[in-house]
Amino acid sequence: MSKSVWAVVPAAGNGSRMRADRPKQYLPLLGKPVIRHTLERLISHPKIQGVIVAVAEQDPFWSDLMLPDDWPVYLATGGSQRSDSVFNALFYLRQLTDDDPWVLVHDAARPCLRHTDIDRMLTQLAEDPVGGILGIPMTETVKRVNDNHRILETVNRDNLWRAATPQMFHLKHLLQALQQTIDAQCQVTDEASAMEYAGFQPKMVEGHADNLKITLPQDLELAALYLQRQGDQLA
Ligand SMILES: Nc1ccn([C@@H]2O[C@H](COP(=O)(O)OP(=O)(O)OP(=O)(O)O)[C@@H](O)[C@H]2O)c(=O)n1
Ligand SMILES: C[C@](O)(CO)[C@H](O)COP(=O)(O)O
Repeated sequence: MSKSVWAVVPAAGNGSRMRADRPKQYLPLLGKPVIRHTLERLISHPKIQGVIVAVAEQDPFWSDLMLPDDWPVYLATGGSQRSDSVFNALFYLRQLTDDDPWVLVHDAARPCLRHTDIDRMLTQLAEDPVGGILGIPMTETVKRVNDNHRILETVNRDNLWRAATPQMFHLKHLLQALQQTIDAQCQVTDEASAMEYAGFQPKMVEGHADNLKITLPQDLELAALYLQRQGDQLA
């Protein structure tokens, strides 16, 4: 596969669950902002041609990153939901290329992404008619609880997976699917949900469990451990 793969990074969230003084993608992690780690992982992959980052309209932190001038990174305006941010980034990408490239949508809040996981997606999905996502099999018992945290039921975990990112689909397919969910006012939390809504069955590709999404305060320390363990071989 030539360098015809693009990445889209939704980075316009406010990280409310982190309860920090800035959006979590800009919090320091081993001496540099979370998003810097994420962008380095993507930019350094030999198959990724460029990255569209969706940032909040009034984002005051992006300019402080001072990214290298030769990085093929383009900015789009984020939206009120993650799916709006992704849609805006894809809409921007469509203006950059006449092709219909594979797009890897990857959360800014997931800095520990391994190149081996990207490689596995590109290998397993290169000829797939739909595309797919990285995920991790559910390895614990799953409970549904009520508002008082009383257990209502144990959910059968056979074939249950945790969805992660990247989520890899063709630009036009994904734009159309997201447009359908917007028109139907159907909220989706990931790209695969939009593709499912449009009637497709994305493929699940197994990834490493250390590709965590930094969401809660304790996740930062864990991400640091993962990055230190991965070292600089980009795993
Ligand atoms: N309107 C939004 C909301 C989220 N995101 C991005 O989507 C990714 C995953 O979303 P999540 O972990 O939910 O981030 P936040 O929405 O910032 O977190 P919270 O729900 O705690 O506010 C993050 O990189 C976030 O920046 C985005 O681009 N646009
Ligand atoms: C897309 C995602 O990373 C898949 O697990 C996740 O849904 C994004 O986080 P959010 O809290 O749902 O916005």
